[in-house]
This record gives sequence, C-alpha cells and structure tokens, in this order.
Amino acid sequence: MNINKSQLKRLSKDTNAVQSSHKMDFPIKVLQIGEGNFLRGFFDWMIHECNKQGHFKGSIAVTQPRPAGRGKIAEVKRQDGLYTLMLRGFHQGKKVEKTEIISVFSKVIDPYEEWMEFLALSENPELEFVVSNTTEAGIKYQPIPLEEGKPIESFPGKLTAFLYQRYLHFNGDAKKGLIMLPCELLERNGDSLKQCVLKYSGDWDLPKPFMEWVDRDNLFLNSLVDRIVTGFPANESEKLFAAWGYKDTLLNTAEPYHLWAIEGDPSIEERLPLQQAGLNVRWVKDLTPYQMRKVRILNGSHTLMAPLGILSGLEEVKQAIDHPEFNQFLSNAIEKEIIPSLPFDQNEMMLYGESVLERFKNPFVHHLLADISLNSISKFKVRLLPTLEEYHRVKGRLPDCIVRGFSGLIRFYKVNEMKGSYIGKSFSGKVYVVKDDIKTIEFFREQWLRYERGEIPLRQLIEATLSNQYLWGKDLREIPNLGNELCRYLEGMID
Ligand SMILES: NC(=O)c1ccc[n+]([C@@H]2O[C@H](COP(=O)([O-])OP(=O)(O)OC[C@H]3O[C@@H](n4cnc5c(N)ncnc54)[C@H](O)[C@@H]3O)[C@@H](O)[C@H]2O)c1
Ligand SMILES: O=P(O)(O)OC[C@@H](O)[C@@H](O)[C@H](O)[C@H](O)CO
Repeated sequence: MNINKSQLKRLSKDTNAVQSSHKMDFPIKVLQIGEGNFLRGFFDWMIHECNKQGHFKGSIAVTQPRPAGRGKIAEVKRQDGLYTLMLRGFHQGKKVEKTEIISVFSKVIDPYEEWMEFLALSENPELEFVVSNTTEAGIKYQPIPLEEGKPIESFPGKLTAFLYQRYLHFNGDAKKGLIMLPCELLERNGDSLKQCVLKYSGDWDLPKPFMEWVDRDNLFLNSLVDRIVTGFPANESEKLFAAWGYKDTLLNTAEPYHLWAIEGDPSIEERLPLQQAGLNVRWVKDLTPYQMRKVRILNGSHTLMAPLGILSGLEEVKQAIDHPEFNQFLSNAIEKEIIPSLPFDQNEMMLYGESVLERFKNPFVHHLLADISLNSISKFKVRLLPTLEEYHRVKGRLPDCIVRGFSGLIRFYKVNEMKGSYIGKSFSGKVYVVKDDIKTIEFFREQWLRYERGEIPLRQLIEATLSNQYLWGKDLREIPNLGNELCRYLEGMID
C-alpha cells in the first residue's frame, strides 16, 4: 500500500525508522510550479523544517509544469501530497542518515486537467510566494496565444496568466503582489522570469497598469540552489518498503549539504523564516560569485561527465569518480580549465572544487548519469560553454577536457526514435535514452542520419551543430579551431 494520509497515524506508531510530524491544515502560502525531485528534496524539505519549528505555518499548492505523462502529479495526488525523503551522507565529518515523511502539500493541481482551479488559486489572499523548478529549459520565451479556458504549457506563460487573474481579482492592490523564487539553474533566473512574464503580457495586450503592477509590486528574486538530490533509489526501494511497511513511489534521496543563496532583502525572513529555522540560506546583495562557482564547477563537471560516462558504460557519478582515468580527467577539467576561467580568488575556488569532488564521493548517493543528462544541450550552454569561451579568450587556446566533453555530447545525441523515445548506443553498444526538447533531439537525429547515409561528412555535421542558433543563441563557428578539435575527438568516438 502506498503512503497516504490514512496511513500516517499507524506509521507514526509502528515505524521507528521514519519520522513523521505532519500538520497539513496550514493555509496555502506558496504556489509551487514543479513536482520534481529537486524541489521535493530541497524547498519542500525546508518548509517542512520551518513548519516543524513553528516558524512558517504555511502549506504549498503544488502543480506540474508539463502535461500528463510528463510528470509525477498523479502520484502526488494518489499519496495525498505525502512522500518520504532520505538525507544521507556526511555533514561536518559526521555521518547523517535521516528518513522523514514530508507533509507540506495541502493542494495538488494538474493545471492541464484543472486549469480553472489553478487560476482560482491566484485569488487566495494568503498566497505570498511562487517557487519553481522547471529545469533550464523551462524559463524560456516562445510566442504562444492566450486562449480563454485553455491551459498554457509554457511556465512563464502560465505564471503571467496566474498573475493577471490575481491582479484583476484584487484590483491591482500593491500588497497582493507575490514573491517569485525560481530555483532553475540559470544566471539571474528571477530577472529572466520577469522578462518573460512582461513579454507575454505585451504579446497578449494585457493592460499597461497590470504590467506596472508586475514590475513594481511583485518581486522576482534571483537565487542559487545547491544540494545533490538523487531521486528514487531504485536499487534499494524494495528493501526499504519492506522495513517501513508502506510503499512510496515518490521516495526521494538527497545529501545533507544544502545552500540557498538569494539576492534579496533579509527582511523577507519575516515572511519566509528559513534562516530562523537554522537552514543554510543566505540573503545576499550579489549572487554572482555563488552562482558562477557552483554552476561552473559542480554542475559543469556533472554535465561534462554525464554524456562521456554513459557512452563509456558508466551509470553513476560515484563510478566515474572511482574510475582512475575519469577522476583524473575531471580533476584536470576542474583545476586546469574551469577554475582558471573564473574571476575569483583561485585558492577559494580550489577549496570549493575539492569539496565538490568530496561530495561526489558520498557513498550513499547514487546519482545517475542518466538523470544528469536530461536537457544536456541547454546545460552545456550555461555550465560549460562560458568556461570554453573564457579559457580561449584568456589563454588563446581551447580547453582540452571541455572540448572532449563537447565531442562526447554531440556523439551522445546520435539517436534513433523508438516508440516515442530517443535511443542512443554507448561505445560498447549499450542502449541509453536521451531526454531533451524535441526540436533539439530532432536536429541531431537528422544530422546523424544524414551522416550515416553518407549525405554529409562529419565536418559538416559539426558545422551545422556549431552554427545552430537555437542550440547556443550564437554561432560557435566563430571560436577559432573549435570545429577542427571537435572533429578530431569525434572521429575517435564513432565506428
Ligand atoms: N537534482 C538535483 O540535485 C538538483 C540540484 C539543484 C538544482 N536542480 C535543478 O533541478 C532540475 C532538475 O530537476 P529534478 O532533479 O527535480 O528532476 P525531475 O526530473 O524530477 O524534475 C524536473 C522538473 O522539471 C520539469 N521540466 C522538465 N523539462 C521541462 C520543460 N522543458 N519545461 C517545463 N518544465 C520542465 C518537469 O516536469 C519536473 O517538474 C535541474 O535542471 C536544476 O535546474 C536539481
Ligand atoms: O539537476 P540538473 O539536472 O539541472 O543537473 C544535474 C546536477 O548537476 C545537479 O542536479 C546538481 O546535483 C545540483 O545542482 C547540486 O546542487
């Protein structure tokens, strides 16, 4: 039987291994767009901590960004918003193993089935925050129409419709503006989200006073999240469920380490008491140093190792770290290419780099390279391309490890379509699935197909890739010698 409300009482009596301190009748203060592992292992856990300590006294309405079949909202509903979170690893030298049922969702909405209910939430006077995680691919502007009663798939589009309904309902009351806390790993995520919302407002001819209200009375905070959240532990779940006496399809796992740096006024703590609950949250004036070091060093090395690791038959981050050659490759990438391209104190960056490699070694964390490889193209653009460009600008040559990773990325997208999935094959013929937006995957599929048919040489495939503005927002052929270097590495990656 899956965990749900009716089972909670029994569990708190019967199970010692799982903590459950549930109180679900707090008013909804947060709209959450994103039901994925990360938010459930990070923000929702934080709110749970705040509530346990009596600080926040609020609950969350959770929705799914993408249509049915592309998310977990049905499972969240089935489990009455409850799920188990395991935090495991080392914190300040001490072993941590904590398992807890998180109970912060008081409303679960599928915006594609319940669009009007989703919009109606905007009329809730107690609502204060909108938190999101839709991956880097989610905060994107793409022209779309606004049609009455019809769900909007774009996340910023959805938010625009939501804010407009709130604005109308409260007659533009300045005090009813919301605080947006996007967790997507994009530089200046709050600014980007705001720009998209204003762009949609313009496209849809929404009144100027609404746009002024969005601009003046709502806050779109830039923030940077850091915690490795590894999702469902497939290899241990059966054993755990047997011990706990219940199943949980939303079971989530994460490391104890967490950091949330938010560019915002510390007075927001009065409404969102995260530091007061002892959480590692920093209200900062300038997010840039936190953002750049984390995205380029930690996420950059993840994005570097995922395609190459999968192509080499590896499955988890830890396997890559335990593999002598891979370890050397990653250490070189971090120490010799990523860190020297960062404009900060190099000793401090080295210390952070070492701590990241330590976190990757966490014996409890089974971080799947397949999960990390989701939307790898947009991740490469944000996490590794800036290093490649900066390194080249400063040193006048290309960073070897990053270029090798880039070649691996292009090879990783050599896929065929099979029953709606895109399948690639590793160097030894092992099958893997590529997940990215259709336009991106279709571009590569088409290029590789033409290459295989002998219609284009490898060099032309690389030129087409580098010049694709949709992928990179610019023409990468302008980077001297990049095409040649990619070609050299790719030749060794295909049969
Ligand atoms: N897992 C971690 O350790 C971790 C840590 C920090 C940040 N993140 C962030 O989380 C994201 C991955 O999320 P997760 O680990 O929860 O994975 P997940 O697959 O469990 O969740 C991904 C979420 O993003 C949504 N999504 C995916 N593509 C989308 C798109 N094109 N448009 C709108 N929504 C989309 C999904 O519907 C889902 O809600 C990363 O891109 C990163 O921004 C994750
Ligand atoms: O979550 P993603 O898919 O954006 O990226 C994969 C990892 O790099 C990421 O999840 C890190 O583990 C995380 O950002 C650590 O804070």
